[in-house]
Amino acid sequence: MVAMRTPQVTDPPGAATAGLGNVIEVGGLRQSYGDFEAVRGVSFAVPRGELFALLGTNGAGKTTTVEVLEGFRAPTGGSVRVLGLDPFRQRRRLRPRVGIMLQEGGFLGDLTVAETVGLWEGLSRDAGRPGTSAAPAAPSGAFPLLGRHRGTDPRTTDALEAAGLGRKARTRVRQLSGGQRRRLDLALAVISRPEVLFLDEPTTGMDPEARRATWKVIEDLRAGGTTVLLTTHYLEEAERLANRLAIMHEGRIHLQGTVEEVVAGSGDRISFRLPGISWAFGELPSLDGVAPILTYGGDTGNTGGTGVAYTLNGGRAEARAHAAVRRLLEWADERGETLERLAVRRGTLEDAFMRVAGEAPLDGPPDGEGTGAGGALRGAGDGPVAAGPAREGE
Ligand SMILES: Nc1ncnc2c1ncn2[C@@H]1O[C@H](COP(=O)(O)OP(=O)(O)OP(=O)(O)O)[C@@H](O)[C@H]1O
Repeated sequence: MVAMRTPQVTDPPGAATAGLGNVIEVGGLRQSYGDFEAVRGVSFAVPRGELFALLGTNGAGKTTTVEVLEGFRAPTGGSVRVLGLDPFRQRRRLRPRVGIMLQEGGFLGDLTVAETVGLWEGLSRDAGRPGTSAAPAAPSGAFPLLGRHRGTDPRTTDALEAAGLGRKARTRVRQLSGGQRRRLDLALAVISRPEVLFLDEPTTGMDPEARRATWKVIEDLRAGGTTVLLTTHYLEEAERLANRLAIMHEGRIHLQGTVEEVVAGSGDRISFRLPGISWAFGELPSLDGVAPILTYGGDTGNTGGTGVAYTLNGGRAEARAHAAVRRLLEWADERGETLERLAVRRGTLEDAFMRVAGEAPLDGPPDGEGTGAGGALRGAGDGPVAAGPAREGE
């Protein structure tokens, strides 16, 4: 497949660090493990009170980037600042102002949930004593239960309630399920009411209800002024929570912007099915120079049939879709073909992700039918091979 090289919605290296009021600033970050460069020049900035989501393929470098920002390792190259401080060299000053939810928390299995949170709360408080920066005031919405309980440390109780672990306070950590451990991780990350919160795949392993509860905690924290950096594999999570996001692949950010900006480059998808055994697909027109992607068989079982999909970019979206549908209907009328389940839909974040990952732009059968088992053929018809737009850093 030929990829067009049109840069889209990206900032040049270093540009992200230029703005004032950014709580997180990353400029041309590089990070190597021995000979292997896991992060290859990443730049972004997060203003105060915003949530920035890092999406990406497995091994893209998300956790490595976050770990540098958390101060766990000095960057191999480039610059990073959190609250204006160097997270590695000034880690002690930053610690009381930052909440961290690692991908895997290390717990003492014999402690109860409440003991774990209480212990962590004590450590966080100690870290904020004179000589370091004081912990900020609590964001009002994030801890609605603060002070309601008597006899227990209210911070502990409140963090447990916020994370949905109120009933598990006396349970030993080793008896928690995977999802409940993630909730405990969250409780520990937010207990110091951080100014900046790093969340590395916070909802992995959570059931849908717990995920929504976690989103609410995050939204409340952000509404209270907390700046959040989130990594996630759940696109709907990023779509719901993020002010801005970036999609990483192999150590680089390929797309960056608001959800709308990132998705805008995905174009429209026009899909339909040619029923039964039809050879008309060999004569399908190209639309604006874009050839269709075809998918055979699969979901249609014994009836055969061919899924046809075009991904169109360029020009005004409505006019583009209108002209394309008219052309296809003309084509079908001329040949006496029926375009079954003809559909037009705007690009999605998943489309953008798949493009970055270098995979086919959803080359399955028409929308809502699953991917089927059929093989896909690109570039049939009279146009050039379908081209994926918008790649940064190539
Ligand atoms: N300590 C390490 N030593 C050597 N290589 C490492 C180390 N940690 C990570 N890597 C490699 O660096 C690359 C980036 O890893 P990283 O964990 O940052 O990716 P990620 O985007 O968070 O991935 P995932 O989504 O799978 O969690 C991977 O190829 C990984 O194998």
